[in-house]
Amino acid sequence: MHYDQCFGCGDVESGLHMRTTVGEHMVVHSRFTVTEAHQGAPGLAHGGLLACAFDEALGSTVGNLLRKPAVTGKLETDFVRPVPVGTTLYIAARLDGVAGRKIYVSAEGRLGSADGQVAVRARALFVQVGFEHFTTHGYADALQRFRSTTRESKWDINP
Ligand SMILES: CCCCCCCCCCCC(=O)SCCNC(=O)CCNC(=O)[C@H](O)C(C)(C)COP(=O)(O)OP(=O)(O)OC[C@H]1O[C@@H](n2cnc3c(N)ncnc32)[C@H](O)[C@@H]1OP(=O)(O)O
Repeated sequence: MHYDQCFGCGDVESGLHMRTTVGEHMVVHSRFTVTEAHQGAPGLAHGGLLACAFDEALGSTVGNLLRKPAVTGKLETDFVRPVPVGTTLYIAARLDGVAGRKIYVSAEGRLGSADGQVAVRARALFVQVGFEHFTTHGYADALQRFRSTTRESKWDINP
């Protein structure tokens, strides 16, 4: 689900520039490369930025697999290992279940490769919302903004 001004997946210079693909067994893969702009301690990723990357990866999982608008209600992160600047975090996310409007997803991020050491684990509850969520609480012309920046092909799995 793309919006070009999204901090996670959009084209904003300071953003995370994350891209997502759907793999076998409906595992959704995202990558996030930690830059100097993402530091907390010297040379290490800020935990809040890592949480942001997982929010994006998990939100993309909901968007790609369910194609329903939803927002994060709850996000939990376990920071297992430090993530140095220059590292690419390989995030694999799964849809764990749906109960009414509640959507449960989880992910783990590995250092440097898809089979690297686990550095971060996350779980989230997304809540399905109507499009009016965005037009009421965000910009009134939110839908036009989405449409003007969302190519139809970007809604395809593995465009
Ligand atoms: C055009 C395409 C655009 C597509 C654009 C997609 C953009 C994605 C962006 C990336 C993701 C984000 O960062 S989203 C931005 C960060 N998140 C937000 O801003 C959300 C702010 N919060 C809210 O707006 C609201 O609290 C909602 C929508 C989450 C829920 O409010 P609601 O609609 O009134 O629903 P409510 O009845 O309260 O909750 C529904 C069910 O979920 C449960 N629930 C709700 N929150 C929680 C919670 N924190 N922990 C446990 N459970 C919870 C409730 O108990 C209930 O369970 P039960 O009684 O049914 O059992």
